[in-house]
Amino acid sequence: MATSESRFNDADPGSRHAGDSAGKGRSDVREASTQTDAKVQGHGPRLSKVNLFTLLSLWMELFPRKEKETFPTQTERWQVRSTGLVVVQGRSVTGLHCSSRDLHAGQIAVLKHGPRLRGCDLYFSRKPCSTCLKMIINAGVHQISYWPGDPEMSLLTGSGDSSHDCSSQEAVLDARAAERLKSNSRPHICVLLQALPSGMQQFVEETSKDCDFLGRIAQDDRCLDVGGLFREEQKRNLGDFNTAFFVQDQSEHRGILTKMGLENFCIEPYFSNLRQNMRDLITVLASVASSLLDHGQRYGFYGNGPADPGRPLSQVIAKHCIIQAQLLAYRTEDPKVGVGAVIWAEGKSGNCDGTGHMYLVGSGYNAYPVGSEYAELPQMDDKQQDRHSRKYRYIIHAEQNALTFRCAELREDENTTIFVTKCPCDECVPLIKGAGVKQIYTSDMDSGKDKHDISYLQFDNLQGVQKFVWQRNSQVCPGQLNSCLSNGCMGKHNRESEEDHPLLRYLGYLRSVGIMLRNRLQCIVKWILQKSQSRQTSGTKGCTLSVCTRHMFILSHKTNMNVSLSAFKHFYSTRLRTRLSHQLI
Ligand SMILES: O=c1ccn([C@H]2C[C@H](O)[C@@H](COP(=O)(O)OP(=O)(O)OP(=O)(O)O)O2)c(=O)[nH]1
Repeated sequence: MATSESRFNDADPGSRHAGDSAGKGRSDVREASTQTDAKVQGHGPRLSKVNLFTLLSLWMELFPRKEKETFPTQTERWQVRSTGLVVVQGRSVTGLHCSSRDLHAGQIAVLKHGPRLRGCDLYFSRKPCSTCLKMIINAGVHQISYWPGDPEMSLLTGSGDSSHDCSSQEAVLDARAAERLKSNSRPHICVLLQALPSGMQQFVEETSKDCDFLGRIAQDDRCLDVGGLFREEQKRNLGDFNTAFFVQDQSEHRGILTKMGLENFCIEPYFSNLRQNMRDLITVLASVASSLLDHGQRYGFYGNGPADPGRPLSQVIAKHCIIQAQLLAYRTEDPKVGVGAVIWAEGKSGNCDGTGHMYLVGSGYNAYPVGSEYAELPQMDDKQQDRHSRKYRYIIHAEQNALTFRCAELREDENTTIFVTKCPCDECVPLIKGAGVKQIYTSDMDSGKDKHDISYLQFDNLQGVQKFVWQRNSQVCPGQLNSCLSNGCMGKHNRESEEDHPLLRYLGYLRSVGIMLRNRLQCIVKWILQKSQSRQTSGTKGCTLSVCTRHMFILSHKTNMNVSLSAFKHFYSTRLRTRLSHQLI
């Protein structure tokens, strides 16, 4: 019994004995544990599938539900804990769910997937209660994994609350029933946690701090200590996540594990290993979740320009979904850049999930084609002189994987949204549009770059898909021109020194607050090129006018212009009808 509970868990007493035989007949499980399989290539450490799905389940537990959708009464709060769930079919995530006011995560899975649950693997952020367990066992799932903290039917004691004591008896009964169901059922019901590869925590911390979303904030204000803000946010998240997912008191944790039939985990060194694995994963989640700090609501996802109709998602939901994508990016096979994408749609009916009307359409990360011997394929970036050794023609992008392995069709009458951690490139922009995606939430830090083998020129001009780009909230800080003019860059965006000219930074500012429209930019470019009287003017004019803003910066910089900021402001305010307030100019 304890062996089936723990056979794939490296913190577990049974794994050393049972692991070999378990691994031989189960290629999916072996695949799931290839946590460092790309290290051979000098790749950063990767998350194993098991750890990725576990982290996603924890994160789904924290999905921002609508107010009053949380459990209503004190008794219920003590008794039933909110739970996140990831449904995996083969190699793809087919469902991301969380419990709602009326239904537990397991019940939601049965309602949403029905017979399609057969053969799936389920990852719960808490051990599901017996009511859910009997239904999902009945549905014929392949495997059920759960986080070994306090279960859905809470076993935490010591509140001193009489209603809690009463519900705790219910919880003990439930735990026993769940245990009997487990030992008499076909699916493996187990704890699947794996130790992180060495350096993973530090890698996640560094890459989260260096992500495009924080890069945008740093670029907008060079004086700001973005690293310090990140560390504060990380500390706050760590405190919150420990409260939610970790049982601080060791004897209380042992008591819970025993009641859940996991007494083997209470023995040393397995108990310490288990707790260490839990703590490590919580720390990783805290770092990833800190990569979208909004700096006191000064930053968020905003549409560029007044022409964007439609209904944007709330900022908290958008950020939550981007963090799902950030987690997926830690499965990348690209030696340098991890990208993640998730696609969600808003259905017209079936609002029983904690996610409301939202349901998952697909998810993916950038990786070499499925089944390829990717160690044999080119891995280099654009710094490599020999273009044959560059990776770009071989890697499948995160958006491409999310669309290819989608678990639901995109419907014309529904709002479908893609969340992607990096500006979509020119390969992906037409795919996103062609698939019928209605909204994109992303960063535009790469927009306008052209590296020959990969370019990001189409995103700015993309029509017919609403774009919500991570940027300064112009409502909260409309007049922060000065801080924008002292912009700096960080991380991999350091090399964009062409933005150093005050005029270009001013253009960047106008664009970042959503004032600049493309046709206006084109007029401005024409004017700059005329004024600069550079020989390059006529040569560059045609292409400058057809491309996006950042590209324009580069070309206009090359003209060595001697246009003064005040002349430009004068031109801008008199020749173009803008929404820019006169105080700013
Ligand atoms: O829409 C996109 C664009 C890119 N990628 C992936 C593909 C590839 O794996 C990586 C390329 O990243 P980048 O353009 O940043 O190139 P790099 O040369 O790896 O990094 P950089 O030039 O920024 O140093 O990102 C996606 O998944 N989706």
